[in-house]
Amino acid sequence: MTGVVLKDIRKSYGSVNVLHGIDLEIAEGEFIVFVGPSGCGKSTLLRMIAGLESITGGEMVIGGRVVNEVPPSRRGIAMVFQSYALYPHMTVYDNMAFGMRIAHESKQEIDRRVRAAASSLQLTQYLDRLPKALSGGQRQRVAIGRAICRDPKVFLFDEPLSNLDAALRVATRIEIARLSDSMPDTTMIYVTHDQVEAMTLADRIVVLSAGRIEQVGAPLDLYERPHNLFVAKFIGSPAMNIIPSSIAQTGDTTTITLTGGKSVTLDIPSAASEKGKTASFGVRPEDLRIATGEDYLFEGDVAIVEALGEVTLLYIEGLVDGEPIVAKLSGIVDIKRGQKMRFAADRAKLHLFDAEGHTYRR
Ligand SMILES: Nc1ncnc2c1ncn2[C@@H]1O[C@H](COP(=O)(O)OP(=O)(O)OP(=O)(O)O)[C@@H](O)[C@H]1O
Repeated sequence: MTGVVLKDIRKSYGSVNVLHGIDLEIAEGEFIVFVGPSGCGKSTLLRMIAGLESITGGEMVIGGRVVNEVPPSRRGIAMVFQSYALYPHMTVYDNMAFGMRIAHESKQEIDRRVRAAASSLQLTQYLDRLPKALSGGQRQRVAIGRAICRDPKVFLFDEPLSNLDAALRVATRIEIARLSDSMPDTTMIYVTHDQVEAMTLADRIVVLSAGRIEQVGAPLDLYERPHNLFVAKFIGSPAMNIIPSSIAQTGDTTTITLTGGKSVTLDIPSAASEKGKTASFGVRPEDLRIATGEDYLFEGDVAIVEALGEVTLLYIEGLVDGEPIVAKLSGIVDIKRGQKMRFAADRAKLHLFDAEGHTYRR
């Protein structure tokens, strides 16, 4: 079994603690994506799995073996970097063959693996070219091909698509999804800033913040059931709207009073001791719709209209100080700046967080 187990993994640079005890079990063949704001430690964690950073504390297990002191080349991993890191003077073929030559594989085996990887990544016609004669997307596919040739048990990706333009990014993302399907026993661990990559590639997403795990779960699980305010705001774009509120009535359902005075009842239970406490009410931009009757959540002035064709984003002011509420309506909507509007949402789509930012569970 080539799962990866992290037990209380810690990292410090001198007196600066960067990772504060990461516990995570990754199953063989799983596709795991690390996300989190810049500086949260996701690249450091990936590099520790690769063996490129020392481990300050805890235990790292790959395939049932503790690897804390095992060098990168003996961990059965391959890593793809943002910056391709190809040898400029070598052809695509030689770049892909290089690691196997160093490992003294036979000529036939090298040829078989290079051609198989090239074929699966649609690189066969470029095998004799130098990297400089390839596009960014092709170069990244060569870097991925080189990693495949090493027949890794664990595949690590550090923001592999961030140097590519939008169209290539989509194409290469689909390539990586296909690759992962074709290597069902290979564990993949992927770091990205890109929500779409995380949501579409991951079996499970790990959300990190300031060196700690905030939540681990399937993409839609994180989207629909964030454990806390941090994950709620981090997953989803534009981010979930948060409106300060206070708990007015508790019980099987909870009634809150929003900033501005409107009462909202949620199908979320709360204990009597919660009454009177401050809370954060959350609703995603895409869950808002224009209210038709009196059953609305809030009213405000449309400050900005962004018509993107497939969706229209409305920025509504006048409710929360400093931050507009965002509504994402599908298609083209005939709404002008300055209009006063009311918005509603299905009760099942509403979120509520306590003063510490924890979710009130349904
Ligand atoms: N060699 C180092 N010495 C001291 N601090 C470091 C070193 N390398 C990284 N750090 C710090 O560790 C923290 C985590 O860095 P890391 O690169 O893992 O973050 P990240 O989440 O990958 O960020 P980004 O998304 O910006 O790449 C940062 O605060 C960074 O400044």
